[in-house]
Amino acid sequence: MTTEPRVLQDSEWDAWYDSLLSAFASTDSAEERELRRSLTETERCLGVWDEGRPVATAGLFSFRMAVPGGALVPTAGVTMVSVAPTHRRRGILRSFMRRQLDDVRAAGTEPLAALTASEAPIYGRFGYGLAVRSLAVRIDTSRAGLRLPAPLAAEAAKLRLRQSDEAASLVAECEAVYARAVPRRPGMLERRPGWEREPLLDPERLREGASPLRCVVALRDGEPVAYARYAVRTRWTESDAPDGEVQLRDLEALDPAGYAALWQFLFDIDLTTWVVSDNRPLDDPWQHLVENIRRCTTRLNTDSLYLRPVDVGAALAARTYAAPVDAVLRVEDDFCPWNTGNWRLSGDEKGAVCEPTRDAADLALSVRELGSAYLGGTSLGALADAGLVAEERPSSGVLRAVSTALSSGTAPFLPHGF
Ligand SMILES: CC(=O)SCCNC(=O)CCNC(=O)[C@H](O)C(C)(C)COP(=O)(O)OP(=O)(O)OC[C@H]1O[C@@H](n2cnc3c(N)ncnc32)[C@H](O)[C@@H]1OP(=O)(O)O
Repeated sequence: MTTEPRVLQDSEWDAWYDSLLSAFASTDSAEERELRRSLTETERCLGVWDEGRPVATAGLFSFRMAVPGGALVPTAGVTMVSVAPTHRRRGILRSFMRRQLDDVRAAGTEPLAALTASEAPIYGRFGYGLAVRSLAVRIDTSRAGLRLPAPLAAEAAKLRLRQSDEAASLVAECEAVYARAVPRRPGMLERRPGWEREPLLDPERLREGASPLRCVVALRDGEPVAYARYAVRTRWTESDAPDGEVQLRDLEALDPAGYAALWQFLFDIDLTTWVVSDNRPLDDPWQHLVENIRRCTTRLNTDSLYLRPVDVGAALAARTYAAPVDAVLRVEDDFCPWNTGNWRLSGDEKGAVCEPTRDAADLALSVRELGSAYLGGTSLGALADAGLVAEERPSSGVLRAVSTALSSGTAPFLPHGF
């Protein structure tokens, strides 16, 4: 047997996908399988076969990810990584990582690679840094209370509950809002045709007694400005009081009035006393609209998205900076040595250039820390406090300046996995 990965053939997909499910001890529905198959970019998928059977899988998706400043940057989305229990700890994952990053570099079009990890310790060694965290929330809507500023309440958008027999128009309205929301928040992924189905997957085995997914759209002058997708799980207390739960799947809004109208709607659904979500942005504005934040529980999802610059120069030049910056970074990248070296980053809120230089470095860091800080959700200063970024000329103020420049006024967020 060889651990050398090779590219997947179309005809091998079913067996390859079954081996992925088996490695996760998972099952799927016909709908999920059909969607995964249609989204798979076969020519970007790798496998390892032993005696003709697939024993390891890995894939890439061709995404574009929003970065600070609003550009959509081509990003290789690492996905469907698995190695059969019989073949683990022999270096197969490492060989996948090697091949993927070499291929992405050779193609020269994707300066970033990104992934969500099944386990936190796996991917740092390959240069992936923790870039996005999110909140899991549980709001006691019977007690938290919403406090909408008067102008928002007055500008109320018209709400329409969409039924499943309106599926096509529902998806079109939501996707129109989503597409406009993407550049506004780093980490958001453009949804190419087909991907609009991903957040709609609603297999019965995962509902645990909740209703099928519903959708509410906020319209202004007939145009969609916000949407929320949710399920309701009905429950009753011992004394027969309604105690149901609104399970919020996703919510995007283009303006504060549309946003507020949706939260008001979610708070007011009869027979429910909770709104819960397991994935909201760290800076989700509802936190400022509730009267009683102590009736809301928020828990940090410690790691949502990991990011890796594949081409440090192109990645740093693709985003903008919150403050003018001109500094030399010494980057260490053991796994992709083409990134190792000194890079001069010069930029501001309009754009940036980043090129190799022989000038002395101001800051030294690994590519993993650069990936963590890239979307603006992890402070370079905090990484320095952790001893992971070194200021070559202490007290020069460069660390603070670069940390400020890299920050983002909007918390990065990944609305759904891949
Ligand atoms: C983006 C995604 O798709 S995430 C999904 C990942 N898949 C899963 O979690 C499914 C179940 N697990 C598996 O399939 C496998 O155990 C994998 C893919 C996690 C690892 O595959 P392997 O072929 O065993 O890894 P490999 O032998 O190449 O190990 C490479 C390195 O990662 C380390 N490593 C591997 N798995 C883990 C883990 N779960 N936790 C911590 N470290 C790990 C190894 O110790 C090794 O370290 P080293 O570089 O210091 O020597």
